Amino acid sequence: MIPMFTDADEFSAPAALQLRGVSKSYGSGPAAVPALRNISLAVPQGSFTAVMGPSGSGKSTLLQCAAGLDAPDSGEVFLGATEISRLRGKALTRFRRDHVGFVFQSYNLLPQLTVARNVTLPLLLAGRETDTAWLGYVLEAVGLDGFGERKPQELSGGQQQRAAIARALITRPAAVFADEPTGALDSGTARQVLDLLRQTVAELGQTVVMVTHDPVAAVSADTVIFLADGQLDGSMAGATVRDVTDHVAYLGGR
Ligand SMILES: Nc1ncnc2c1ncn2[C@@H]1O[C@H](COP(=O)(O)OP(=O)(O)OP(=O)(O)O)[C@@H](O)[C@H]1O
Repeated sequence: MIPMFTDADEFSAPAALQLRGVSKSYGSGPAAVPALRNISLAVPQGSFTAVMGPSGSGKSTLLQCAAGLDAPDSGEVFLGATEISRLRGKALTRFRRDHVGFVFQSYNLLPQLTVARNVTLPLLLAGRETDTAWLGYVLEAVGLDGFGERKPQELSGGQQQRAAIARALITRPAAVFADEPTGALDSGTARQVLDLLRQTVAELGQTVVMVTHDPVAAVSADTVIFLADGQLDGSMAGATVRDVTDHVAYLGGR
């Protein structure tokens, strides 16, 4: 195992995302459940990071705090140069809308809108003009060239997830956060979606952070970071499916 990128202070390349001493509990008093305990990490720009760990280890909480969907109890979260853990209310909503891309297992496309309108919805909500050349580029990049006027229900599951990825990319976000993006897909379609995420990193320089339970999905990333009991517990670069499977089993069995 090669530990890397887990200490914000040791990392010198520009970081798209940094967490510094982030802790988060649910509930309060003696019943409080600690979900994240003093997490520090730096994710380099233009990298693909997978987050793995046993059930309940804090993966979703980490993603939610990193993406500004939830606030840590203590510690700092930076997306690029912005400390999002300081933002509240409308300022946080605006920052997320303009600078963060999301991809969920369940696609979350609006059925009444065409693919093109779904993809450009974040721009509409932000009051920004659609750059039609960029829209065309993004639709082509995700393999949906010519599908812009279809409704989501006229697409396969894999195509719907590609549309959701296009929607995440349209604002040129500081980072794309993906929560189990292949969880609802068969293995062949999942492979295509993972290849697409890799391609956005390689060709667009996009930063992608993905939570997954699937070791096959995790090894598509450059780096896999592991959580156990709310703490970082190692990372791997260039890992095999076997390496990842064994480490998650080890963490879950302790
Ligand atoms: N809304 C909540 N209220 C209370 N406890 C919560 C809440 N959300 C999560 N937890 C607890 O926080 C801890 C971390 O949960 P989290 O969902 O982040 O883990 P996870 O690794 O994503 O789990 P899974 O792999 O099962 O989705 C767990 O102990 C969980 O029970």
